[in-house]
Parts: sequence; structure tokens; C-alpha cells
Amino acid sequence: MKNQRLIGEMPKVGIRPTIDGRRKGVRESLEEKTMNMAKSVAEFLSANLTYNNGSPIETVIADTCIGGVAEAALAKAKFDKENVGVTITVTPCWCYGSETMDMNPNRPNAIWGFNGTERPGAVYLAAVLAAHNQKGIPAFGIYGRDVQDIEDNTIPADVQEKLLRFVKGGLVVATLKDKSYLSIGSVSMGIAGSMVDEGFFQEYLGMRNEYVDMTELIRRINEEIYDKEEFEKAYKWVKQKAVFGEDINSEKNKRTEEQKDEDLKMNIKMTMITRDLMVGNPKLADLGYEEEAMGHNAIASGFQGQRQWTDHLPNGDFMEAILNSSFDWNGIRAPYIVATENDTLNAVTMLFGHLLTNSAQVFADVRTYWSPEAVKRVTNKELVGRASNGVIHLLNSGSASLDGTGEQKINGEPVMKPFWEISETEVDKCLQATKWRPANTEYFRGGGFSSNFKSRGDMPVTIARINLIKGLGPVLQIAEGYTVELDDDVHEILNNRTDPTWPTTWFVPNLTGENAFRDVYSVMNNWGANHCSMSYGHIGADLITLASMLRIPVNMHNVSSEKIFRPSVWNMFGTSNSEGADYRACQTYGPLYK
Ligand SMILES: C[C@H](O)[C@@H](O)[C@@H](O)C(=O)CO
Ligand SMILES: [Mn+2]
Repeated sequence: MKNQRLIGEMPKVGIRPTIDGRRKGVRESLEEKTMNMAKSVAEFLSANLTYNNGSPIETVIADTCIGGVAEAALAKAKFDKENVGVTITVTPCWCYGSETMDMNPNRPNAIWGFNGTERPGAVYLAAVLAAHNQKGIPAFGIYGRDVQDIEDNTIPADVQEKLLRFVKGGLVVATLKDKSYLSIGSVSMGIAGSMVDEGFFQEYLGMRNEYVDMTELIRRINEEIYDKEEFEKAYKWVKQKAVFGEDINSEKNKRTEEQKDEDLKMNIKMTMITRDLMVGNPKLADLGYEEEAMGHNAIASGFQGQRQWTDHLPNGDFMEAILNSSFDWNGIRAPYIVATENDTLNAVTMLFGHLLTNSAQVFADVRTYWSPEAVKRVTNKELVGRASNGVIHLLNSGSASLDGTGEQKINGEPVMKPFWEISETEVDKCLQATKWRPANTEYFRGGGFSSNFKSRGDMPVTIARINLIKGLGPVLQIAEGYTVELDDDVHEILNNRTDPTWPTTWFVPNLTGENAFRDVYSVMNNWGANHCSMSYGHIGADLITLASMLRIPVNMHNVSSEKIFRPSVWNMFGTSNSEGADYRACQTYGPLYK
């Protein structure tokens, strides 16, 4: 498959048409309608959803309608063979709940019960959900708002929205399963997120943890265990395309031009080697390194960098920025998810964002809340427009993709696109908007290059973060909002108070006036860690659905309630306070793979 990097096929969506099993009249009258529902769902999904490798998602329909347990088992056998990762049961009629239901507890499943009158699809939906709830196998119920006629094979808009949200989340769950997170190095500067919690990866995500020491990069560089032809191509590309920016270091701390050229070469080698460590590279086998050619089947990785590496060697910013972007010297391609400071929890949040949107992510420190008053004090200017209630400065060297510049466009508006929609011209624009600045050698004694840009404003974005809470487990926080562009002089003053060689995004959350979203300050004040991951688009509702599938409660969000879609049983944990119900449900079910 094109762009296939990891072991195993992409997960498919299994569709289960269930039917009233009574022959000699009832079943026969329903076969066609039921199978048509399955077909229309399959067509709708492949026409609207794409894997992160650019191919349309694949569906598998059970060979027959499912009227009882034998046909349920046949469907399961087919799905197991076909690598089905998520299932949807569809029916226009009454069927026998526990006899036809999907009993797989680790594979997200949804049921669309046709809202009609001729045959009671909604009654089945309620009955089968009761069975799911009673048996402890949460399922998503989809019940269209408006009655449809039996011959109507269209999928109403509200059902479409739920199908898409469910399948997007379900495919993320299935895609993560059996993949690895690769830690390169260990804990960076005491950042708790870089302490690998194997239980979290294994039980909540179905993933494994792999580890290599940062010395592995040195070994491969010194022993030339990388594709030298690719290196030459990369060096030429960088020299041709990259824009190098001003060196802010004092004369005594500046590295020489020769040192900088060596740093750049090392940065390119680090990029290739980190990618090879993650996903392998057949070229290494040609060089006689069969073991290295295999890689670690890593869907995400993290690089400790600070301090043992960066005190002595060129920092990882170039490598992290290029790998997380949707392009490099080999062309336009899906991003590799690499967390700076080996922040495993931010890497997982980035994975969620990437797999839900298929686009690149921006990893950042949630650095500073700037109140309108403080901005006025230091710049003598008012914050205006979307920024008028204050802004949050997102800033970190390294893992912010260059897509975060906002130089890709749709109808003239800045966006971050899936790689297959990005043009060569847009790649060049992202590169032109980025300055590679010699690293600040007070922080990074070993030099290197940081990617420096300022994101364009008016991009709808979502920031998110997973935190691990002792005694509770993982929780997810989400804030939808917009990037904003400050006046150049305001930006300069604020940015120059911190490290001006890094990528900056000015972020404003959408406020609800309540709780954590009372004001911009409260969003910052409620953030649970030093980092967040920023995704293009308002994807809070998709993140909430995904989190419920993984039994990760959401402790903070600004998504309107009508967009929230969780397994039906969540309502049985309370309907007046959905946050409390979410916590109780997640606690009751526990991690998906325990
Ligand atoms: C250079 C500094 O050490 C930064 O890397 C540091 O402020 C962080 O990013 C902390 O998350
Ligand atoms: Mn950081």
C-alpha cells in the first residue's frame, strides 16, 4: 500500500446488517432493505474518510444479514480475517438483541437503528443497547431524528455526522493498536510527561514501548549507518530551500561558520536516523545492516535531547520540525510524529490529532498568558479583535511542524492540510516562512538550528493534552479556538522577551463564560502540563468521542453539548452532569485492554 510504513494493514470498518431471523415472510421482506443500508453506509464512509496514507478507508460487509448467533459468528470470523478494527451494525427492523449483537469488547461498535414506522428499527436499537449496557460492552447508538420511509435509502445528515465521528475515532483506536512508541533517550529536564508509563500505553492504547539510548544516533552517524545518497540529496535540498536566520548569540557564544555547517549535516543525519529507527529502511539492509533496517514499528517517538545531548551536541530541533512536517527532501508525505523533550503524553495527544485530521501537528509549550492589561503595559498598545481578551503564547523549539506556519491555503484562508492536498508551491511557502536560526547556545551549548516562524492568524485550531493523574489515570483536556496574528510591533516586543528563535503561535480559546472557559486566563490556569498539541480545525467533539472509546475522561472542554457523542451507556451514569457521568463511566469500564 502506498505510504505504508508500519507493520500490518490499515484497519477496516466492518458492517453488520442485522435482521429479524423469522423466515417464511418476515426475513425475506427485509433482506434487500437491510443489505442496502449496509451498502449505503459502506459507500458513504469510503467516499468521506481517508486513512493518513491518503487512501479511502476500506469497509467489509458481512456476507449475509445477521438473523441470529450463527450469522453473527460468521461475520466475526470474516472481520477477524480482514483486520476489521471497528464495527457498525445497521438495521431497519426488529432483530434479536443479544443474539445478533457484536460481543467484541475491544473493538468500538455502533448501531444505527433506522427511524421508520413500517418495521421497528428503533425498538431493536433500544433492546440491543440494553444488552450492551447490561453486559458491560459499551456501544454507540445512532437514531436519526426524523422518521424516514422504508424505501428511503439515504443517510440523513444527523446520522451521517454520528457515523463519521464514530468511525474516525474508532479507526484511531484500531490504528494505535499493536504499534510502538519509541523513546530515544529518557526523561528530559524532569518533565513528567517524558516518564514512560507502560501501563498507560499498554492498557489504554494497546501499544508497546520501545527504547533506545541517544548514543544510538552517534553510533549510526560515526559508523555511517544511513543512506549516504539520501544524505547528499537532503543536504542539497536544505541548502537550496531553507532560509537561515540571524544568530542571536553573543560574539563569545557564537559557533563558527564551519561548526554551523557541521551542525547542519549532523541535524540532517539525525533526521534520517530517527525516521529509520521509527519505521525502518530497506536501504540499510543493502548496506549490510538487516537489524537496523527493520525499525521499531513506531507510530510515534520522542527525543530527550535536553540536556545530556544538547549540552554537548547539536539540538534535535531541525530533526523534530522536519519529521513532524508534511514534507522533506523526499517530497510531500505524511508527518512522522516525534515529541520534543520525549514528552510521551504530548506525543499521544499529537497522534490523536494527526489520526483524526490526517494533517501535521504543532507541539508547543503553553508558555505565557498575556492579559490585555499586561500587553498594554509593555507595548503601550491595545489587543484588538479576537485577541482583545488576551492571548496564550504557544512556543517550543522543535516539534512544531512547518505546516503550522499557516502557509497552506483554501480559498485564501490559512489551513493545515493532509499531505495529499498540499502543493509544491505551498511547501515552498512554508519553507520561506520559516527561518532556521542558530540555536541559542546558552540553552543549547552544542548548537544546532531552531525553526523560527510565526503562525498565520484566523486558523480554527484545537489544543489538547493528556495528563496522568495518580489514583485516577489519564485525563484529556481540550480547548478549541483560533490562532491570531498580533500587530508586528506587538509581536516583536512580546516575542523578544522570550526565545525569539523559536516558532510562535498566538492562540485564543473560544470562551463560554463558564468554569475553565470563563476567560483566557482560566484556560491557561487550568492547563495540566507545560505542553499541548495543536491540531487544525475544531476537533474537540472528535477527541471526546475517541477519549470515550479509550475510557479516558475529559476534564475540560469547550465543545457544545449537542456535538458530544459517547457510548449510550454513558447516559446511565447520569444525564444532568455529563462530565461527572464521563468520569464514572470511564472508571467503571477501565482501560480498553486491561
Ligand atoms: C530551552 C528550554 O529548556 C525549553 O526547552 C523549556 O522551556 C521547555 O520547553 C520546557 O517544556
Ligand atoms: Mn517544552
